[in-house]
Amino acid sequence: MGFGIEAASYYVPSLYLEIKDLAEKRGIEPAKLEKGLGLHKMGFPDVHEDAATFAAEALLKLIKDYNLNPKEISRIYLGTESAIDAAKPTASYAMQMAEKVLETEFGERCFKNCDVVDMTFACIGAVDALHNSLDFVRVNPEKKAIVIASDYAKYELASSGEYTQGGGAVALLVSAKPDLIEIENNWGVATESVFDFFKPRRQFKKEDLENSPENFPDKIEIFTDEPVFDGQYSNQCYQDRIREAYNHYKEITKRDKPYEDWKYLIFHLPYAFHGKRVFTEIYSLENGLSYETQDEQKTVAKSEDYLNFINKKIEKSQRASSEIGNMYTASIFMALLSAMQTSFNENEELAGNEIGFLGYGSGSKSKVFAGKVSENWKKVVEKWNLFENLKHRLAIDFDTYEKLHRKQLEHSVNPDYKGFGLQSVELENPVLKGARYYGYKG
Ligand SMILES: CC(=O)SCCNC(=O)CCNC(=O)[C@H](O)C(C)(C)COP(=O)(O)OP(=O)(O)OC[C@H]1O[C@@H](n2cnc3c(N)ncnc32)[C@H](O)[C@@H]1OP(=O)(O)O
Repeated sequence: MGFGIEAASYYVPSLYLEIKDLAEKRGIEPAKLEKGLGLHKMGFPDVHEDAATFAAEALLKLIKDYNLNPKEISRIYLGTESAIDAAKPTASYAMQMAEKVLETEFGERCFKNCDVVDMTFACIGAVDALHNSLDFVRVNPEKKAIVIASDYAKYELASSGEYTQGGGAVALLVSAKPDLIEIENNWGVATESVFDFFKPRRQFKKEDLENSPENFPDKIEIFTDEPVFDGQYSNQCYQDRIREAYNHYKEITKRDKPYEDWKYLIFHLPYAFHGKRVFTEIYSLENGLSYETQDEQKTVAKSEDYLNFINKKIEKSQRASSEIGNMYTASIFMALLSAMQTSFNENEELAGNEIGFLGYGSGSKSKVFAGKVSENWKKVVEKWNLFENLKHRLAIDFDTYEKLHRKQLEHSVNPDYKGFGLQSVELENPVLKGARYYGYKG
């Protein structure tokens, strides 16, 4: 019996900023962002959107598109590093939002017996949720689990992370009927505790709050949603961890050069070109090429063989990222959707092909694993229309982007939005202070 992903859906923020507008305002050469990092558009949430609404949208779409009975879902595990609360899981908010909409068809509290939780390890939290849920269905093959990856990648204005912002969610149905892809049970893992990118709890004292209330507008935010990070160091940690996890994967599978067998290499993509930029090291090691000096590294990156390899095995996975930006936990799964949607659109047969995954989460951990595309994959992918749907987002100008970023707008940029939205946050009632209330516009 095989285990893996039976179905998948996604949601991207309803707004976007053209990356060239950001480049112009920040005095960055657009070619660096477009041709150097592969960025074109940056998905950005409207006032009413957050990691909980993204997750709810992807969850509801999964249930509706594939006619699932929510009462048959045993668990919803959500990977996120944009949790909206430090105790109450974002998954519980998403679950409740979906429950309300599903009430007419399935009655009240259709997820009453569902096990719901968040998992956090920066960008790899949803891979952990998938790993864990696969173990769960292996032990309970009659059960189904949903894994949601949902995040809002936000960096400080004018920082070097600003152009790698984005957001959105991917939801996966995990079961013993892997119609999309069957995931094998071999996991290369590498972990090291480092400070390459992290979100410390905000350290503030009561006096600070009283003396400068403008720094604490809602007085309830306890996490900084913008990370502390060192970009080049985070690149190095990513490269080191994936090398170690890849070697571990080789060790446990006793395979030589597994990447050569993979139809696609699916990376966590903090920006579109990241995977192809960092894989040069593993590629060099696997092919006996010198990789010591910067010149040698550039030679590998620019070689005809490497460029052909990228075109064949990585390029299609980058396309959605170029249009959305970083989705943190959801990026690796969106890279999978991007590659499979492109193959689908090009009438390419993928059944039986092996796909390799290289996940990374800052802080830091990598997991390398692989799966085989199922006979029924097209039946799953035909629901996505990924690139078509990306065209339906609303463009915002730079001024609106900055206001949204600074949380200066009280009302949604698009007041006619459809779907889930934050309606209010309780600020007065001491026993509910900080509670977030969401609604749905059909
Ligand atoms: C969160 C995680 O997943 S950890 C791993 C990634 N880290 C992050 O995402 C943290 C947040 N982001 C950041 O810190 C930064 O935006 C980074 C690290 C991603 C990028 O850093 P930068 O210093 O802006 O860019 P960097 O110098 O690394 O790369 C620019 C690329 O554009 C290329 N470039 C520069 N100018 C041009 C141009 N005019 N035309 C074409 N290409 C250009 C450079 O050559 C380089 O590409 P190459 O090395 O492949 O040749």
